[in-house]
Amino acid sequence: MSAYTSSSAGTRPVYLVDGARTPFLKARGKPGPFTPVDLAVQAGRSLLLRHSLPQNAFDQVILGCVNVVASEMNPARIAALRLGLAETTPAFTMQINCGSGMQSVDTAYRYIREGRQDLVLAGGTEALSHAPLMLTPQATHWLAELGLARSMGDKLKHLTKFKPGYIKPVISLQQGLTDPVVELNMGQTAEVVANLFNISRAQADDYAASSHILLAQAQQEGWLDNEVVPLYAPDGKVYPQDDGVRPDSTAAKLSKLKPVFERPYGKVTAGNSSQITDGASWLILASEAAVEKYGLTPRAVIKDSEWSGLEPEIMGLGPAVSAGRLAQRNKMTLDDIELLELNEAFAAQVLGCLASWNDVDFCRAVFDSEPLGQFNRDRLNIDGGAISLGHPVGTSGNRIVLHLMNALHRKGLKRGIATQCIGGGQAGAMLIETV
Ligand SMILES: CC(=O)SCCNC(=O)CCNC(=O)[C@H](O)C(C)(C)COP(=O)(O)OP(=O)(O)OC[C@H]1O[C@@H](n2cnc3c(N)ncnc32)[C@H](O)[C@@H]1OP(=O)(O)O
Repeated sequence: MSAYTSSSAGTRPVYLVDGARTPFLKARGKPGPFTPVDLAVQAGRSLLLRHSLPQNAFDQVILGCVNVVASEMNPARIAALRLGLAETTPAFTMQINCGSGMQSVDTAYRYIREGRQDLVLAGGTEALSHAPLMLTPQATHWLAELGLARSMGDKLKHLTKFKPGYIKPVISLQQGLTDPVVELNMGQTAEVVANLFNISRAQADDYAASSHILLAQAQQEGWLDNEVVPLYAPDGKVYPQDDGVRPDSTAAKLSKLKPVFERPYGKVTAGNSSQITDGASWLILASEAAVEKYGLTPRAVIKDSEWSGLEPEIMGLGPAVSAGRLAQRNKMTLDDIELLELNEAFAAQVLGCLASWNDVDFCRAVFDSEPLGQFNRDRLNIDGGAISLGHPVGTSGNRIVLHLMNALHRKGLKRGIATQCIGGGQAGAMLIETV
């Protein structure tokens, strides 16, 4: 396994000031009402309205987005301008698969820490329901040649070469969730992790049911109210909260679902996988100078971050690698992680990460140490996660940092880590402390 490690020797503190996200809306087989930019603009507008910042206050806008739609190239710039930010503020979009929304925060963190910038808007957006249907290469060639045919005769001759198989669309979402190097889709990598650490179907279903119960409770108690801002569709419909949660979920009900990725004996089902979802999330990051200049109230400080690489087949274990190394470098044991937001790509993968921290061989290979130990499940994803609220891939990394900040404050706690696996065999982790 290889690792890229950020320096923890930063010179300037970097504050998380505030953040907001849209509700996460389940993709229901047709394009949803919002494009990636629509989502980013609505989340950003509500966030910016909470602060009296001049138009040119931000030095930079960074937005993670995996599936950019053709009419919105560089969604960061389009969203920034639609949010009314100054034309002189540069904006770029980043793509590192499911890590995009956290990579935007980390990039902002580095710019500010190094003294290059003072105030950055960093987010993630994704409308998986808009992932395009594409033509097969054969169909594309056939269409191109039809366009090149000069005479009507040539065109008619070319029309006869059409084959019905050309109509079969290529589903970009399915392709995007498949690792082209090892030719496994993300669900299959979760099966690999489940087998490696003997995660049972019952354990995965039990974990998935608890994700729904915890999110339902958080919604009911209003714990997400300062985080989730409503979405307004052009037809007047309002979307007030995440709509994928199923409060009636139980392990018994989930046990009835058939495996999706490895039939008939696999353990990964629609019920214990993250949902395909649309949503956007933003965070405001500031230097001390920006905090003073604009009278902002910081809520947390970013202490450190870690990006790792590992075998693509076991990409789901990436959070164990990144968060483990981050904890070690900061002289923390697992018990010192007061809250852990570990993105729930799949229940089996979350449980595999926990199991790996207790595994002699894994810990020796990755950390050159004894097992890190048993992580206290009461501190893990305390308000549910991507299994119950969905996983708009370019957004989730941003959401888990935002939610970690809010959850630490709610519980009166200090230190937490947000971490996520990334398709292709990578992972990111971020250590924050409340202020
Ligand atoms: C690096 C990373 O982060 S990797 C992760 C990246 N993301 C992914 O790979 C996405 C993973 N998820 C998926 O691909 C999809 O969600 C799938 C393929 C697993 C399932 O897709 P869908 O079939 O559209 O799921 P859907 O939500 O419709 O559920 C299918 C069935 O399971 C049932 N079901 C799902 N959840 C539950 C639940 N909690 N309780 C009871 N039934 C449930 C549904 O009711 C549905 O049944 P029905 O068809 O009778 O209505």
